Amino acid sequence: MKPLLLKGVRPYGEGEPIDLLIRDGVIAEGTDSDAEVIEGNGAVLLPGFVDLHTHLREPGREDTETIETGSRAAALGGYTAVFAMANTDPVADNAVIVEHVARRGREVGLVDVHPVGAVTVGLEGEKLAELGTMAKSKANVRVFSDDGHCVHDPLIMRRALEYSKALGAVIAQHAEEPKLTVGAQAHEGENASRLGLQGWPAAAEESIVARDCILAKQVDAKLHVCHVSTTGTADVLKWAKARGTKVSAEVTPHHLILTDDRLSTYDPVNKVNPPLRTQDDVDALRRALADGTIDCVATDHAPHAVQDKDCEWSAARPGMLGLQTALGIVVETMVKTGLLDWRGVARVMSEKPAEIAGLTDQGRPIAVGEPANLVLVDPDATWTVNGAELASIAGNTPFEGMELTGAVTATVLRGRVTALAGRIAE
Ligand SMILES: NC(=O)N[C@@H](CC(=O)O)C(=O)O
Ligand SMILES: [Zn+2]
Ligand SMILES: [Zn+2]
Repeated sequence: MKPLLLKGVRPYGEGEPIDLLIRDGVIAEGTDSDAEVIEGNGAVLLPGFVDLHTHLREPGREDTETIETGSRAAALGGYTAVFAMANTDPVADNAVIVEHVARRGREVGLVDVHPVGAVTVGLEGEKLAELGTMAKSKANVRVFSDDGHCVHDPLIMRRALEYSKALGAVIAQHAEEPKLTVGAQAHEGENASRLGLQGWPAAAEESIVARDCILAKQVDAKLHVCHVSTTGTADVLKWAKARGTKVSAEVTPHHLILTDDRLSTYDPVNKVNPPLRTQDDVDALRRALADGTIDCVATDHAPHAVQDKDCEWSAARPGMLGLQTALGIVVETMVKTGLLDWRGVARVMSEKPAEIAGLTDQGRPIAVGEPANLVLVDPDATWTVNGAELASIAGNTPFEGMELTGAVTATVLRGRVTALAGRIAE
């Protein structure tokens, strides 16, 4: 592999532009006249993004996304590592499936694909899956989640936390008290009432987060809360962290910007789980991400087929694309508002997620000797979202037609360019 020279780049968007040499996949000292050159033109250099929450749909729904197409979307979005959720068909609840996902990810080679293992067999919430076997498999699973479903039974959740502690892993919970969300279609509030949609109360999320924080504290295990969507959850997290709970949390880009005001068109592109909430929630989530109560941004990239989205609201599947729009939405909601600087973006999109998942080669400082997992961002470039042009097979983006600021100029995985100027580097 040829050395790579990133010319005129600004690490963390700070100081004067510098030249950065990469040799053998590692950030090196000096310069090299034989190196392949990327002209930075003063672009912002960050550690490659890490997504703790991606749905790649392989195996089972390769009509909507594959490990290959999802990897392309990830590289174009500036990601160097993604965690592929277990709600595939068959479910990733055993070593065979997680090893397949990991192997396929390596073959594609555009982003590190880390399979998430299911907590319970078939995501059914009844019987613990073989967490130890998945952890010890070649896939080296360190994040377990029944995402799409809540690990509802408190005894099973407690056991899962105990096992994951012994394995040095983390349980990522989709916090949704199922008895409070039977038939739920939208955030329980004024809009849902007016539109005649069955409500999904904030308490369904908050009550599970509170319970799990108490369980995690008692067991002294690591808990991660998926897609936080309410003010109340942020309050619970603050309380739990203050009493020393090993809890971390993520917020999705869409929950940082969209509200249930969008639902008046009944367009299912806006249907997602947990549902879009209120402007007060959006504001609270932004503050919580800025002050560290919420640790990181995770996309919950959820591709769906046309027939599962272009249908009546109640029949549509929940979920939205996220990998290629995450940066733009974070810029819009957190950078332009002054809530985060570029160091803050590196923290919430790379360093924290890597730390939560226990990755030692991602989210690292931009310094000599460190692995060259990097993303170069043109902070002023604008582009318009077009679902059909995104790398995913599915096109269900809620940001269709929106102009976003901040474009990924290049993504570098262990010194190899995976995406350049909006195209996959073949
Ligand atoms: N977020 C969603 O609305 N859908 C996800 C499942 C999930 O994250 O709960 C999916 O798999 O489609
Ligand atoms: Zn979920
Ligand atoms: Zn999800």
